[in-house]
Amino acid sequence: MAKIIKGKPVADKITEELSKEIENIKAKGGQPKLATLRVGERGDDIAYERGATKRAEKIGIEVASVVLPGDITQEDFIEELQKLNKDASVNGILIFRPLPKQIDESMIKNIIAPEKDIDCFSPVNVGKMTEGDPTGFNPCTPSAVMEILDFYGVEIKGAEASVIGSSMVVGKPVAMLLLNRKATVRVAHSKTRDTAAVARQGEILVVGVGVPKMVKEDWVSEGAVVIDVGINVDDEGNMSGDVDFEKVQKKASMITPVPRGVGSVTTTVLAKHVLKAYKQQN
Ligand SMILES: NC(=O)C1=CN([C@@H]2O[C@H](COP(=O)(O)OP(=O)(O)OC[C@H]3O[C@@H](n4cnc5c(N)ncnc54)[C@H](OP(=O)(O)O)[C@@H]3O)[C@@H](O)[C@H]2O)C=CC1
Ligand SMILES: Nc1nc(=O)c2c([nH]1)NC[C@@H]1CN(c3ccc(C(=O)N[C@@H](CCC(=O)O)C(=O)O)cc3)C=[N+]21
Repeated sequence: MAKIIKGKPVADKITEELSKEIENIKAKGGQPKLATLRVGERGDDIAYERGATKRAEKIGIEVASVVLPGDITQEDFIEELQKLNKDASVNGILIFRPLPKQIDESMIKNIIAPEKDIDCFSPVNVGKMTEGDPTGFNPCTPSAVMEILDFYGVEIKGAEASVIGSSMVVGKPVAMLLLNRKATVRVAHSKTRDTAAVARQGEILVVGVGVPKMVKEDWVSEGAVVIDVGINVDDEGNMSGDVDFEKVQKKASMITPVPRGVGSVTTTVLAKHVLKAYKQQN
């Protein structure tokens, strides 16, 4: 039976480090601030906004939540973003993605100020992540995956790692961060011929697809470390991951639960990035 590796101890450790630093900053009259920018009423955006706000405020970071109507024009959206770019009291900006169709993400990513772009939307930060340049911001969810692996002492260097899913929010950056730490990485996506075979090769298996219980026990090699990034909410509001937890638990050596797994670390990493932005700007 796998050890269940929960997010909370990881989040608590990071929170403790951050709280001390923020206390010092506040004692000198400083105040780190996060601005979130949401368009419309998407459920998973609201869930993230709620979790991120709760976590940030608990740590002592001020949060301004900007909510815009779902039918806002691109022009008006850009105007709101420019305000946050220019506002010297705002250290970090989180834009919830995906944006609605009338707003062109490939344009917006070039408008968000790179020094405030704490979730790696800007190509400047994507480039820095790819190079392993520590002055940039890596995306929060992939960073949370790495924090969990490190906290639980999983050796990344030289490991066979498989990543299922290749979006810019989860799979592709997870693969890049693992590669930068010298794992041997395979990535599967919707056009992969045999995703199960890719999954089975992973000593570390990271899954971020958005299909409930897609990963079965015969997809997982004996003793693998399984990180389930998926967040799927059914009609009754129950949350589940992309891994068939009950079955895979019997085969893996470690496995993250959903809820109480990666998601709870993501919001803490976001707070960490706001503090990093504050320090770089002051
Ligand atoms: N824990 C957390 O903090 C967070 C969790 N999430 C969750 O992670 C999951 C993924 O999110 P996100 O990356 O934004 O989703 P996307 O829909 O943007 O990407 C899904 C990825 O999975 C791939 N895929 C789809 N179907 C299959 C399949 N049958 N076999 C293999 N690959 C497949 C897609 O391939 P292709 O590229 O070819 O289309 C794509 O790369 C969701 O459940 C989301 O809710 C997201 C963000 C944060
Ligand atoms: N630019 C951008 N980056 C994202 O990372 C991003 C996004 N946009 N848009 C929406 C999706 C969805 N997402 C969630 C993260 C945590 C919870 C969540 O429920 N977190 C709980 C814990 C969940 C758990 O226990 O696993 C909490 O923080 O308390 C939900 C959803 C991020 N996303």
